[in-house]
Order: sequence, then structure tokens, then C-alpha cells
Amino acid sequence: MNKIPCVLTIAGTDPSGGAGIQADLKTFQELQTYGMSVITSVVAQNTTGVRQVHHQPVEMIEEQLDAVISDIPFHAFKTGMIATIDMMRSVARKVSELDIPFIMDPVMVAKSGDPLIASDARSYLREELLPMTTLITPNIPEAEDIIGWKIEDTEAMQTAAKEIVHTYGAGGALVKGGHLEGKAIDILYDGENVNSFEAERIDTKHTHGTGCTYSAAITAYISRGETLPEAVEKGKNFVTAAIRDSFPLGHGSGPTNHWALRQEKVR
Ligand SMILES: Nc1ncnc2c1ncn2[C@@H]1O[C@H](COP(=O)(O)OP(=O)(O)O)[C@@H](O)[C@H]1O
Ligand SMILES: Cc1ncc(COP(=O)(O)O)c(N)n1
Repeated sequence: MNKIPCVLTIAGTDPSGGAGIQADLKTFQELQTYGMSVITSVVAQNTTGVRQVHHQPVEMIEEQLDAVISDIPFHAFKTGMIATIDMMRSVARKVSELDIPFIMDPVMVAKSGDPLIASDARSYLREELLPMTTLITPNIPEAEDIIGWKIEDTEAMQTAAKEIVHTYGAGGALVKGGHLEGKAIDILYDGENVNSFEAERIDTKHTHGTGCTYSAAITAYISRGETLPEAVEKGKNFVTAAIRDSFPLGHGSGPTNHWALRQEKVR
């Protein structure tokens, strides 16, 4: 295995650079890992919303995966937007050969409210992909979709994280509290322990791509040999700084700032 930590993202694109593959690769680069990408869907979107989506044919997704897997060993990978059951089936088949950490951001709906996956793909995600994961990182609506009941506080987030692991079979679950009020609290259950990660809520609308950035940062830290709780703690610091210094770019919800931690160290 090569010494450089190598990581792969399997996700959709964002030409405006704040979410999806683009956010993942910027995060990988910023965290001193070698980033690679397999594109599932080309998404015409920006800070205001999604205009059009073009799915790659499943053969093309499989070819991209084969091209990477057959050539370059990597240490961890993440998935983001995988829009249809057929696409999920192809990804599942290919990644089942890999014996490395799998971080899944179960992307369902963009910040703008636009759906990013087919509604019938949600149950396939829960039943077929979720049990393959080392860690799944749902926000509150995504966690609710998986477990089928409402999450209203951090106690319920903890119950949900345990249920996602014990009932649905994820290796670990990080339920993110960005959609609740008050402090930005995320709950990690790794199959043994519960850890809580807390940050002050930052008063900003520029949170486009936070979920992508966070899961990419966790993937990068894991590829560098950190344990799950360590990787989440560092990932949380990274995404909090990226939100604190987010860019007021575009006409909608602007992107997070992947340089933020570096700038904080320099200041
Ligand atoms: N306004 C905010 N201030 C500070 N942290 C936030 C804010 N909004 C979201 N977060 C944090 O950003 C990360 C991603 O959050 P979340 O919005 O829940 O996920 P997603 O982007 O998938 O919808 C989590 O760590 C969450 O706690
Ligand atoms: C291709 C793609 N993947 C994921 C998201 C979700 O982004 P967010 O983290 O803002 O919900 C997105 N807007 N586009």
C-alpha cells in the first residue's frame, strides 16, 4: 500500500464548487490526502438551487470505479449523492470487494430543498448500502427517514444513532444536529460508545455543502489513521471553521470555506 493517504469519493457534482465532488476534493486536498473521484450524476446547481440533473449510465459508474480500484490502492472512501436504485446496486457491487473504511453521507435533499435521490431509492439505501458502512452521517431529516420517527432533541439523536447501528446494521452512526435549534450538536455511536460533539451555532445562511465537507474531512482523517471518534472530532473542528469563515458568494446559500483552519493557524 502506498504511503500517501489516498481517498475516494463517489458522488454528484456541483459546478458552483460548494458541495458534492468539488467540496470533497477540496477537503481531501486541504487535509493532505490524495483525493480521487467517481461521478454518479452531473448536477447543474448553484447556491440558489438545482436546475437539472444528468445521471451517468451505470456502466460508466462501474467503469470509473474499475479504473480506480484496479490501479490505485486507497485507504478509505465516501459516498454522497447516488440517485437511483440501479446506481446504488452498481456501487454496492463494486465496493463490496473493498476491505477499507466506508463513510456514507446519505444525501437525499439539497439545502435548497431540491430532491437529489429518487424516492424509491431511500429504502434500497437503508436496506442494501447502509449495512456495508463503517460510518453513516445523516442529518436530522435523513436520520428520520431511516428510522421512521421524529427526532426533536439530543436524547432522541442518541436513540436514533443506536437504532441505525443495531436495527439497520451500520458500523457507526453520526447523527448531525444542524437542523435543530441551539448549539450545533452531533452524536456519534460507534457500536460501543456514545460521543457528543458540540459547537456554537454560527449565525449564517452560507452552509451550502456542510454535510459533504464534514463527511469528506472524516474520511480524510480516517485514511490518516485516526480512530472514528478522533476523526469525527477533527472533522467537526474543520467543518465548524469552514462555516465560521464561509463565503457570501452567489445569490443564495454560499459555500463553506475549506481554507478556514489553515487561515486560523496562520493568524
Ligand atoms: N449554523 C451552524 N453553526 C455551526 N455549525 C453548524 C451550523 N449548521 C450546521 N452545522 C454543523 O455542520 C455539520 C453539518 O450539519 P447538518 O446541517 O446537520 O448536515 P447537512 O449539511 O448534511 O444537512 C454538523 O456538524 C452541524 O452540527
Ligand atoms: C451533488 C450534491 N451532493 C450533495 C449535496 C448536498 O449539499 P448540502 O451539504 O448543502 O446539503 C448537493 N447540493 N449536491
